[in-house]
This record gives sequence, structure tokens and C-alpha cells, in this order.
Amino acid sequence: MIELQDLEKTYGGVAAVRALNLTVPEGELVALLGPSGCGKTTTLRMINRLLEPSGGRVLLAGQDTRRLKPEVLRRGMGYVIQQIGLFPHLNVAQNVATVPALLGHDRRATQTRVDELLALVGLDPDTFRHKRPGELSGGQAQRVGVARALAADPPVLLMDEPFGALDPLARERLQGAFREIQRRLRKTVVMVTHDIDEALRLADRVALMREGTLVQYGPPDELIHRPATDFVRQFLGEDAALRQLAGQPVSALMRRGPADPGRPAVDAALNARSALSVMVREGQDTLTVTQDGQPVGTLHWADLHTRAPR
Ligand SMILES: Nc1ncnc2c1ncn2[C@@H]1O[C@H](COP(=O)(O)OP(=O)(O)OP(=O)(O)O)[C@@H](O)[C@H]1O
Repeated sequence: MIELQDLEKTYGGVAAVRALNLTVPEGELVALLGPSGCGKTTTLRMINRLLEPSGGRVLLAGQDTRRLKPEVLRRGMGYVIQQIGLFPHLNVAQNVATVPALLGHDRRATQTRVDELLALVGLDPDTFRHKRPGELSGGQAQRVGVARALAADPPVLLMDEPFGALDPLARERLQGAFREIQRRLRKTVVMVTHDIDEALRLADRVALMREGTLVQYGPPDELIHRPATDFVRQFLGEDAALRQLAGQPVSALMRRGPADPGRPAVDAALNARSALSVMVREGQDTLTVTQDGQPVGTLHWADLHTRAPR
């Protein structure tokens, strides 16, 4: 668990972050979201002490981070940024294996792990293992950065726009893969993003900031359905609920059980926003959900109002 208590940062008398209170529960993914200059990156960097707070404190598992040596603190916290800073003289595999090599882990086990992680982030190990960072596109380099952070296996990951340089399709794929890994490994993640879709899609909780203060902190559906202020409503936009549906498969919202094969059918892997389109087009409030062509359950209009249980 990470606790930010009355955290402040001022630059020449101007507050970049003010009286910020935020608790990041263990194993959850929290997105720091907000307009440019609202203090997201400053907040993130105070967590691993790349920046020293002007006031307040950060607790990691109940311990004041000022009592820890910065290098000890950072060993337990991966840091992924858009300009990844891969080592140019090392190949991709060596870059990913930097921390395991430093820690003296078994070489063969590390190599296997590196290949697994490269495949996981969508880079074919045979093609990319021996390439140098200079031979990679921005998006490929970004994936190597994510693989490297995961290879170090820290309990906490801090990420600043980690998927920013990717084209939309690749971004969605890497986001999905990352989310799946994060849940499986129960990493605690704090991610800075200005991409609303990314925050709503990936985060367990979204911290929406404005001018250095926290405006609202809660699960995505809370911000969407119970915005604390007009700013929250406007920032997320009127179509926030639809966007959230677009990020969820029908399988996450459906009711499993017997289904009427006579109704319009949608595949369980379809996204819920498209399923809604089918309801509207067909004038039906219930659809049959199929998997491999077989009916496996139903999707009701009412199911689209509630976010899937995690
Ligand atoms: N080293 C610095 N000196 C002076 N002011 C700074 C410094 N770093 C950041 N700021 C100011 O602090 C505020 C918050 O900056 P920060 O980078 O945290 O914002 P952000 O929300 O991450 O923005 P973006 O989405 O554009 O990256 C901004 O107004 C910025 O101009």
C-alpha cells in the first residue's frame, strides 16, 4: 500500500501539487489523470523520490519513504517512462535482463523469462532478442521498456505515459496484455496518463487532478455515474459511459445459463458497446450470447448499466 499524506510540491512559491491525500491499495492499478500541467508527473516522481516533496509524506507499507535510502526505495519500484532510456550498447534481451543480471539470477532461467516477457508484450523473441535499441521503432522500444520493468519483478510499478508512443491498435493490445499481467501478479501500479480511455479501461481507481489538487478519486464507474463536480463531468465527457462499455467484453457483463436461440445473437468476445448497437438496431433489450457459435447465456440492457465485477 502506498499512502500520500498532505503531499506538496512548490516551485519558486508556485504550487505544482497541493495537500494531496491518496491511498493506493496493494495490488491495484491507480491512474493519475488530468489536464496537462495538473501535477501528475510531479506526484509520481515524489513517490520514488526522484523529487523531494516540499511538504507532507509518502508511506510505503506504512513506512515513511524519507527513512529509506532512495536506491533501496527504487529497487522495489519499477519506473517506466515514455522516453525509456534503454542502454544503447546492449541488445534487447540484455536490456530486459538488466535487473535480474544485477541481482545474479540464474542465466538460463533469466533467458527463458526474457523470451516469455518479449512474447507477452508482442515482440517475437527470435526477431527482437538480438536487436539494439537503435534498430527499434518508438513503439517497439516502449514495449521493451515495459518488459524490462516486469523482468525486475518489483512489487510496485510507477509508469508515466507508458503506452504513449504506440499506434491505437498496438496500444490497446499492450494495455490489455499489461492489465492481465498486473492482475495475475498483483502488482501495485501508479500510472500517469492524460488518456481518458486508458484510465477508464485499465484502472481500478482513477485519481482525477486539476491544478495540483485531487478533484475525485474512485473506481471508473463512480467518476462516470457520480461525478463530484462539473469539472469531472466535463473532463470525462458526456460519452464516458459509452467509452467504458467499449473497453469491456460481453463475457464480463453477461449472465451465463440457458438462452433462447431465437433472439439476436452476439459473440461473448464482442465489446459491450457494439452489443449495445445490436440492441438498438434490433429493437431488443435482451441478446443471446454465443461462444463458438453455441448459446452460453444472455445479455440484458440492465447489465450494461453496471460495471463488471473484478
Ligand atoms: N522543475 C520545475 N520547475 C518549475 N515548475 C515546474 C517544474 N516541473 C514542473 N513544474 C510545473 O508544475 C506543474 C505540474 O507539472 P507536471 O509535470 O507534474 O504536470 P503533468 O500533469 O504531469 O503534465 P503533463 O500531462 O503535461 O505531463 C506545471 O505547472 C509545471 O509547469
